[in-house]
Amino acid sequence: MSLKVEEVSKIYGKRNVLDHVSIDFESKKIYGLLGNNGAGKSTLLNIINNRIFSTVGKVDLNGEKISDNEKTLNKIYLTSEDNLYPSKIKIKSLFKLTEKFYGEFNWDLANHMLLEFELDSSKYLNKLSTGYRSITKLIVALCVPCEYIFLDEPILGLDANHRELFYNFLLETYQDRLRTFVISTHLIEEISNLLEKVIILESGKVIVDENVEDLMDETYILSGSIDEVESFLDHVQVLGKEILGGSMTAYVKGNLSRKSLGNVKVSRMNLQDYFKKITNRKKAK
Ligand SMILES: Nc1ncnc2c1ncn2[C@@H]1O[C@H](COP(=O)(O)OP(=O)(O)OP(=O)(O)O)[C@@H](O)[C@H]1O
Repeated sequence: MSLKVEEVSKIYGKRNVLDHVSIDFESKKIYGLLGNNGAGKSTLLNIINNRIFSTVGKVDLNGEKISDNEKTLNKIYLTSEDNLYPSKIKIKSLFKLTEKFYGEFNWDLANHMLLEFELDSSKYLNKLSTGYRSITKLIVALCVPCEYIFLDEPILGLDANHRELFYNFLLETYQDRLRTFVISTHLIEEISNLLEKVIILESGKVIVDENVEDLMDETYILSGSIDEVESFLDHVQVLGKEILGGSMTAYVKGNLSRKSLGNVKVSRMNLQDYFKKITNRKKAK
């Protein structure tokens, strides 16, 4: 099973908000969809889930078009904006409505999550705090039987303990039943350990689509004297440089040559460092 976004563009007025985006979302993987504010993440997720139309391009699930196709749309799920829910609905009614729509609902997991998050399902959705509204939506997202689950800013308003609880539930349910999660978030550091693949959007374009482990294996921070660090930079992609007095710190991607490191100190980048450097290149020049 695979979900393919092919050459999707979205133009609002004269602005190309998505610019020829092509992504092949593999089955049974956890993706991070990253990008600075306004990069186009929500627009992309809304197009995949048939909530808005692309200007050009298409989205297929197993070779079948997604737009206006009930059979394929039932296999994918995107967390909803508040205004897509009935204005006055109790949490348990929302769960029942979801079950009716998708044909199945994981009540065991839902009840377990309600208990752990200390949420009473007889409460009305519109009376909940922002954090608890997010929690309710997350419970729905983890309990639907879909193969592709898209979470747009899932942890909005959740405190640190609840975020950790959510990450644990996400991993647990993923291991119980493998399916694809695509998580759009700005809290990269917190979520990076969960991710197998990362997609980074910048100004509507895909600038990174990689396996997280591979990516982290080939990104480095080099520091030392300017001359020594410079001597490593010819055959790698330089993501950023900082000079302080006679010393240089360089953020690089690629294979370091086998030559001796001398006094150059090498350390690993984490996903958040990499994201910041790769989306900040123009400003750094
Ligand atoms: N209906 C619309 N009409 C005009 N412009 C829009 C519309 N919806 C989104 N945009 C613009 O498209 C761009 C991408 O927006 P989008 O919400 O997809 O970004 P995002 O990556 O999700 O950002 P954030 O991280 O801030 O939520 C923004 O510049 C936004 O102003």
